[in-house]
Amino acid sequence: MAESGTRAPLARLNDAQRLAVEHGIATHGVRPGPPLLVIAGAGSGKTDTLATRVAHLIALGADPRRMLLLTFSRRAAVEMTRRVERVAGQFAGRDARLTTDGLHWAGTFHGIGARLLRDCAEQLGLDPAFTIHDREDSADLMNLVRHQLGFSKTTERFPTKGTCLAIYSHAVNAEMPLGDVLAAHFPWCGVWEEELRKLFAGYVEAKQAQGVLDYDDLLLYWCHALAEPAIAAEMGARFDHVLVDEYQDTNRLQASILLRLKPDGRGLVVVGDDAQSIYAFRAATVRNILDFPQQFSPPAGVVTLERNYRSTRPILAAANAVISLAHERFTKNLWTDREATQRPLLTIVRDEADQARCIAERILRHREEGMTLKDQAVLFRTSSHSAALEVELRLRNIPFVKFGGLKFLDAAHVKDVLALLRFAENPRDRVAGFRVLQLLPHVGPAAAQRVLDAIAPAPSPLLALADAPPPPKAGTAWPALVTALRSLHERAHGWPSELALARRWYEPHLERLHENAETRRADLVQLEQIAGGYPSRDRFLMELTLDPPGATSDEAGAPSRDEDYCTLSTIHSAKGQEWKSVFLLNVVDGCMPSDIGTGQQHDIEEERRLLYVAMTRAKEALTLMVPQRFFVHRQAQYGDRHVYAARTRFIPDALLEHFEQDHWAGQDPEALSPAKSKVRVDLSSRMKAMWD
Ligand SMILES: Nc1ncnc2c1ncn2[C@@H]1O[C@H](COP(=O)(O)OP(=O)(O)OP(=O)(O)O)[C@@H](O)[C@H]1O
Repeated sequence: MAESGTRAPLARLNDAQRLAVEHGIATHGVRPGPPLLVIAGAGSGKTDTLATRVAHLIALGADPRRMLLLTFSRRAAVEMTRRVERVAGQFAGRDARLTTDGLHWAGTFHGIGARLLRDCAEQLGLDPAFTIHDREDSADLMNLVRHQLGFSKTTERFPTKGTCLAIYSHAVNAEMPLGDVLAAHFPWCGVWEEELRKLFAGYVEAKQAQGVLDYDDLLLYWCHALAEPAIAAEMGARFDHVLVDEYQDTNRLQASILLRLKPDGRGLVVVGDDAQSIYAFRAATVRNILDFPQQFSPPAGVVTLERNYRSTRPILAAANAVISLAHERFTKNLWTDREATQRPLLTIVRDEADQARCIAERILRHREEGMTLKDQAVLFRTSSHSAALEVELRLRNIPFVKFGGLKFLDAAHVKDVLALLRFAENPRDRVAGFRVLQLLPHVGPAAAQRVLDAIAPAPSPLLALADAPPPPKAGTAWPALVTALRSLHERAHGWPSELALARRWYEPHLERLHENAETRRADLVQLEQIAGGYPSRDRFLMELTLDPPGATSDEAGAPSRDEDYCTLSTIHSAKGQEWKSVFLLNVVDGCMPSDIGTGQQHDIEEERRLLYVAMTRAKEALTLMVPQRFFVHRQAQYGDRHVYAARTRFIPDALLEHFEQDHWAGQDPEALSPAKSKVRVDLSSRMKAMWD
């Protein structure tokens, strides 16, 4: 290892970044040093900093297998690993891959939790074959218990399954008593506190009987396992260094997990930005980051990264101005030396149709000026806001991918195939079984229940399936299902061939159950390709359930890999990303803040931070779109309607100096239609004349 090479990546860092990378190393070397909080502003290079710290430790001899890297999404974990590899390459030259290969404890809190729980299942009294329910499955199971307890028959309307799950999830993640959650977030459900408590007890019992864990359980079980000092000591001792990204979006439960894993904070580094906290609706709390240093004695070190490398000065000035009106004070002031004269645009258009046309036109103009489509993104508050734009882009043949819309795994046909695999993996998983059985012809909820009830008591429910009375009208589909499930359960084909088997089994049902079978078939082929990237069925099911891939092919029209395409994304899904040019849709009250976010002050503040996150994704060009009219869907009281919109309250007149306002008049639709001759025909008279 050449001496000059070992330090090269550090030379690129600014002083604050370097402090964060080298924290504790002078005194402790690669042994776990004192805890550190890195408060990193938008675009201040936190990902680079974290990756450099990991690579630096590895270069100095730390064991990557003993490093835990917690990120917000799987995509972020993959990106982080890639950057660590690249930087490690700069430290160590050709052998870099060898040094980072062991970095396999990189993932989300939920993903890592699931792996650790499976590893220690026996110790924790869990079935190691447990399956994981996604939100929809969880809501279905909640519904089942709700029916069983008779709450769906109450004279007054009991909260829906979705609301029940949201309440349960909030109580778990925020570590709050049920009564407090109801009072603070679901006051209209307060009268049902006793029933909800019974429901949640029943829900927990059902999950345990079926060997399933839901998302929240992955954190909850992990946290409770760590409450046992011997287990906490064992798990904590697996890792010398624990590094956490996006700490501002963690919840109480995640903070508790970290603290139990590393009670003295040794080896713990968390990175986040209080101004970018946008997940309070999932019980994330910005207090985690603000309170972090004081949890330790002596308090954790704090390094603040304030230099922004991403955006030009006018873009940063506008974003800083927006966040400066926030009610809470933030911990830093971002600055940049990227000079430019162009201020962000505030473009006023007539309506959403014009908004779509204007953006399409400007995307093409940017492209003419040499900016690839991949350098351009359109962001929006809610997935449905991009509908008109998607149509316009297709019309003009501008390829795009969309993030944050209908998720691949939410598509019915993908869920069907996965349910089959899950049922084979864990035959006690009733939600999976219920779905699979109802795919058969003439099998409805009652027949499916009967089959599940019949096999439930058996020690091996899938073997019992062969002897169970078949649903009366299922015909030959029944033995086909029994055979498929059995060979999947016995792993007769090995992974990932099992997915091909599941797909073959599903084929006749796909044709019968769904329209546009061809497109859906393409999704299933894609699923099979994805499956090839995982070492085993349980790992595949787990990772996919926890962090599903982007979108289905019929939704996004996914372009082929080497094509140039622009990105459409919800703001939440744009977290951590950057583009040269960013357009932001519907920067008007009602969309930003959204109607649902206009209740309490803390909701409004989160919407303000969302606008800030969106603005700070732009490097060179930022355009905020202000349609004067927009369409509101399914308003409970008024139905669909057009409303006149006002510019978002987050950009009051006092901030206008940071923007350049322009009106996009668009083309006159008349001018677009072909030239008409002056001939006039009175068709009405002719019609009448036919009967004279
Ligand atoms: N020391 C540096 N010198 C030059 N460029 C840098 C430096 N540090 C980071 N950058 C660049 O700044 C940009 C932003 O970095 P990065 O994506 O790590 O930001 P971030 O802090 O994760 O942003 P955000 O929180 O807004 O998502 C990247 O293009 C990165 O390469």
